[in-house]
Formats: sequence, structure tokens, C-alpha cells
Amino acid sequence: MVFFFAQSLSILEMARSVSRIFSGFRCFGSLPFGNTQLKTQCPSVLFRTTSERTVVQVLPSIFSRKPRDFSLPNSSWGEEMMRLYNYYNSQSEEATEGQEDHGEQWTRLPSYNRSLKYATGGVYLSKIIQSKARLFTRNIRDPGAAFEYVVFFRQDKQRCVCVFQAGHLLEGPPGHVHGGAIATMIDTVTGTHASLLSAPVMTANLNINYRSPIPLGSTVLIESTLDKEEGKKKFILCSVTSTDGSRVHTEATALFVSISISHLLRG
Ligand SMILES: CCCCC/C=C\C/C=C\C/C=C\C/C=C\CCCC(=O)SCCNC(=O)CCNC(=O)[C@H](O)C(C)(C)COP(=O)(O)OP(=O)(O)OC[C@H]1O[C@@H](n2cnc3c(N)ncnc32)[C@H](O)[C@@H]1OP(=O)(O)O
Repeated sequence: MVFFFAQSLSILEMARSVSRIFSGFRCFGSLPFGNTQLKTQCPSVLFRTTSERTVVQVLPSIFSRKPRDFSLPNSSWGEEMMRLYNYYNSQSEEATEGQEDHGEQWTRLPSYNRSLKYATGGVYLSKIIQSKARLFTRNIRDPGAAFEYVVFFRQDKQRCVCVFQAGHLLEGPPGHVHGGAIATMIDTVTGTHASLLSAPVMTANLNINYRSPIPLGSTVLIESTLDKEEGKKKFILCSVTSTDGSRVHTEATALFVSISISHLLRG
């Protein structure tokens, strides 16, 4: 479909069209896409044709705006959230000069609130929806009210760890976190992990076992590991535990399927 567009648009129009899609990917959630480019902030997505790739490679200069990175600390972060953020952050320094980076450190993943607003090529989304679209977990302005989280990735171990502080708007059972909010965070962490393997992906299957309730306002650890890859399928394991590891709150398995841009353009 993207290639079809290319035949009917001028090069400039095509560049604009692809850049909208591309910028949507860039700002969707917490990613620099593609594991080899993790530190360069220059995303890669799945392109079917050389022309798509060529157009997109000249695009990063277009992205001059600096969106807010939601994975940085704010005033609502409690002691435990800050302690764990500082712990992982202290292990995620850039490699020093002359030292080779084998992905043996944690990398903090930035997180933005723009969703993939041109997923349907702008055809089906009204201008209002396009301008107001936000990533579900990053759409509440009141700091600490809902999803406060930061994701770190360790490439050599194929592991993500997310420090998550659940705010008061996420209540389900009195005093505890809603199961849908927990599922959202599991989808977010495992989806981010799968995207680092090969973006873009979509969740095909999510299985969740809720073992013990999560107190509202508490900070928990959400950890994901790569179980296996089979072609375009990525199987990810996930657990939600108390920060000292003594309590298992939730366990999950997730399947992500790599898609092409044309899959999104089909709507
Ligand atoms: C808008 C999405 C943007 C993309 C980025 C997404 C996430 C990550 C991005 C950034 C990370 C940041 C934040 C993350 C935050 C949240 C992540 C949210 C992600 C979502 O919230 S996303 C919305 C919910 N998600 C859907 O809305 C999917 C609807 N669905 C489809 O769009 C198709 O269904 C699709 C694409 C799944 C597959 O379609 P397809 O045509 O590409 O592939 P096909 O059907 O051929 O299946 C290929 C192989 O997967 C096996 N397979 C397929 N489905 C299976 C299932 N359910 N169980 C077991 N196996 C399954 C087949 O059996 C075959 O296996 P085999 O090859 O071995 O035969």
C-alpha cells in the first residue's frame, strides 16, 4: 500500500506521507526502534521496498521538535520509585570512550505521548482526533494520578524492567489496582520489548494470571524476558512483583507479530 502511494505521489508528497507515519512510530510509546540503533535515537521500522527505506533515511532531520519525555522523574514519584529509577539509571551510563558497548548495561527508554495518528493514512481520522490522539498510558496531565513508569532495557540479557507506580485513578477493587490497568502495563512493557526486537509489532495474544492484588499507590517491578522468536512471532514472558521480589502479583505471556506499515494503512 505504501508502495502504491509512492507511484501516485510526487517524491516530496511521498516523503511527507512517510514522515507522518514514521513520526507516529517514533513517538508511540517508549522507543528508539530497532535494537542495533538503540542508542542512536534513529529509528528503524519494517520496510518492504528500498524506496521506502531511502525516503525514510533522509527524514530524521525533519524531527526538530523535542517532545516531553515522560520516563523522567517528576514530583509525584515516591521514594521507592526514585530509589529504583536511580539504581537502574546508575547502571545505564553511556559506554566510555574506547570501551566497546556489548549491551551489558541498562538503557533507559524515553517515552512520549503521541500515538500513531496517521495509522490510517489520515483518511479515516478526523483532524480533531488526529490532533488529540495520545498514547493511552501517557494521557493524564496530573502527575502521579495514573501510570507513572520508566522502562529500562538490557540487550545482552534480552530483558526489560519497568518501575511502575500506580496512581489513584487506576483503582479497581477498593484500594487496589484495576486488572485492566495491570494488563495495560504488561502490554506496554512486553510490547516495548518486542518492538526493540523488530518494530513495528502488534499484540496478538496476552495471557494473564493475577496472583495477588497490587495496592494502589505502590511501586512494583514489571519484568519481561524473551521466551522465543519464530519468524515474525515474538513470545515474551512477563512478571509483576513487589520491589523486593517477595511477592508475585501477576504473571503473563504475550505474543507479538511483526507487521508492515501497509498493515496499519489498511486500518
Ligand atoms: C497501532 C499499533 C502500532 C504498532 C506498535 C505496537 C506496539 C509497540 C510499539 C511501541 C511500544 C510502546 C508502547 C507499547 C504500548 C503498548 C503496546 C500496545 C500494542 C497493542 O495494543 S496492539 C493493539 C491490539 N492488537 C491488535 O489490535 C491486533 C489485531 N490483530 C491483527 O492485526 C492481526 O491479527 C495480527 C497483526 C496480530 C496478525 O496478523 P497477520 O496477518 O500479520 O499475521 P497472521 O494472521 O498471518 O499470523 C502470523 C502468525 O501469528 C500467529 N497468530 C496470529 N494471531 C495469533 C493469536 N492471537 N494467537 C496465536 N497465534 C497467532 C498465526 O498463527 C501465524 O503463525 P504461523 O506463521 O506460525 O502460521
